[in-house]
Amino acid sequence: MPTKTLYLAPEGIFPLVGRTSGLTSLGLPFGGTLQGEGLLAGMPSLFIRLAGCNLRCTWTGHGGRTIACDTPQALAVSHGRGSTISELIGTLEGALGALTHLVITGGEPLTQAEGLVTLLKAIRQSPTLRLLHITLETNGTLFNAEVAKSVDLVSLSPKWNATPQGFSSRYIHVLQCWLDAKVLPNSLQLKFVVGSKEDEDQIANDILPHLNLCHHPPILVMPLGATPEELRLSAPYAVAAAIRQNWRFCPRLQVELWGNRAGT
Ligand SMILES: Nc1nc2[nH]cc(C(=O)O)c2c(=O)[nH]1
Ligand code: SF4
Ligand SMILES: [Mg+2]
Repeated sequence: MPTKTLYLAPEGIFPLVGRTSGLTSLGLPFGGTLQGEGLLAGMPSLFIRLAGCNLRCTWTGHGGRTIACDTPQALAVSHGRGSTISELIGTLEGALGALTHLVITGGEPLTQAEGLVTLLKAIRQSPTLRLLHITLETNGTLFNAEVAKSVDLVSLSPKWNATPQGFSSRYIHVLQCWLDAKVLPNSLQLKFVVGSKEDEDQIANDILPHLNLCHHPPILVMPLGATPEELRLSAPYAVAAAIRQNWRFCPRLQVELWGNRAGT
């Protein structure tokens, strides 16, 4: 029996029009927001935020400040809200409007791989949803070949400083599985958070040399920070890394525009 339930973070599918207000979290009378990060930054999109993550990231930002995960509400699957696949399909069909892009994020979506595969199959079978461009945001610690086949863009965002042990050969192996599964142009992006020169050095020296990048996936860097102020302090490091290494800088529009409010 395929899993028929997924656990969603409090904001669930977002942004949706509220029943009483008639408006979304952006104050609009129709669903959707802008993809804030990566190659598709600026693309109108609906989001699904799944609950549960297998990591607990912290970074050292400007001045030695500790910066924690930007979606703490999505970390514990036990705080998640159970939703059946058919409920989710119904909500997506009702909210889609003119949108063509869906982003599945978390938490770490692959912690619910079985349910995710069922959801992706259901989307591809829905006459309304089947042509959606689907981006999967993942930390790259867990691989699933079915998921890789069913999404259009894998946004692979390694979190090398999430564990005290740092980057393991196992983590490198799983990242390589994603890289080998998504070889077509625009089907995979590597997206790194940079808040210091040490972050740049880790990416350049401890991660990228261990990966086979023969298909030349885009390598993006975005500033560390869950508030506009933190972004402003980190941006010079991400800009310097981008120019020094010939990586592509990308913004975090949702933080700049809406201060990383949940559901935006
Ligand atoms: N607008 C918007 N863009 C995003 N890109 C990645 C997001 C994420 O939380 O994974 C995100 C998000 O939460 N909101
Ligand atoms: S992988 Fe993402 S969701 Fe999980 S703890 Fe790290 S930043 Fe948060
Ligand atoms: Mg995020």
